[in-house]
Amino acid sequence: MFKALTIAGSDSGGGAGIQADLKTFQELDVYGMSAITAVTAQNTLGVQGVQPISKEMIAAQIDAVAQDLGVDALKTGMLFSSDIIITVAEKIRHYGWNKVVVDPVMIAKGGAPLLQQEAVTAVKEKLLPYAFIVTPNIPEAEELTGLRIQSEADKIEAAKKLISYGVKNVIIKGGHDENTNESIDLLFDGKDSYTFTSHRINTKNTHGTGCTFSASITACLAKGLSVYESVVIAKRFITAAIEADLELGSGHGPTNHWAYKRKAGITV
Ligand SMILES: Nc1ncnc2c1ncn2[C@@H]1O[C@H](COP(=O)(O)OP(=O)(O)OP(=O)(O)O)[C@@H](O)[C@H]1O
Ligand SMILES: Cc1ncc(COP(=O)(O)O)c(N)n1
Repeated sequence: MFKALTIAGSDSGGGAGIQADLKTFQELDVYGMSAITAVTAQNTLGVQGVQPISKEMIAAQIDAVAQDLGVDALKTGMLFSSDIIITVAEKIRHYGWNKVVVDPVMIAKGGAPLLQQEAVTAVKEKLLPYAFIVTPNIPEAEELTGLRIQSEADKIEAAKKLISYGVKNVIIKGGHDENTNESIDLLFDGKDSYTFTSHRINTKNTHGTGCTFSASITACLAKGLSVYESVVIAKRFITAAIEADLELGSGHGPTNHWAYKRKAGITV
């Protein structure tokens, strides 16, 4: 039994956040647990409300999981404020967790802020030193490094800068690079870089792609896979989930978390 924890926000619409993470863990045969950092009222049209959870209650959720169930790997998603980031980083340090995937969630698809602007420094200084893997999209990598990213060489420069903050591995995701008909994710381990390429799927239903991708990596790390192997599986998982998108709601619909297993012919 492998166990993974997500420390993230709740998406009432079920496509992103905690809900996407737990669905992904389940599909990859990993027992999923959660510490909720904020509740959002959200659907495919956007975010209608955000209520952060107190740092004491976030700490209590993490302690409850750590002291009874155990954690093989964890991911962070929406963390919202510096206070929450500091609380989470302190718990990661306290429990000595090292399979830590940080998805530096900043802005929802519809433009709503999921991280306060003044908390970007806390991500860099307090959380990234504990990250085994960080998974920014292109705008997030630009915000964290202050660099413009327009080419693969720029991605490597940005990844090197992120490594200088103390992260072990960087994955810069290519979902936002609409100049190509491919979606190319770049992994940099501090020495070598690897790219993971899929064709660009023409769909508006990509709500929760970043959450689902980082949750897949976390599940694979929990099972003992290497970083490279985990990214291979995560890329297959997210590509299948986008290809078989769900026509739900009238905005940016969710991805299909069943698709990867169904593609493998596994049905119940
Ligand atoms: N249209 C697409 N076709 C194929 N793969 C995609 C597409 N959009 C995103 N992906 C893949 O989904 C994963 C998440 O990438 P993306 O850059 O979209 O993350 P994100 O910005 O954090 O997600 P979101 O845009 O939902 O907040 C990556 O593996 C990326 O390559
Ligand atoms: C609670 C919550 N967390 C994260 C995201 C971003 O999701 P993603 O980048 O995966 O689309 C979101 N929209 N809502």
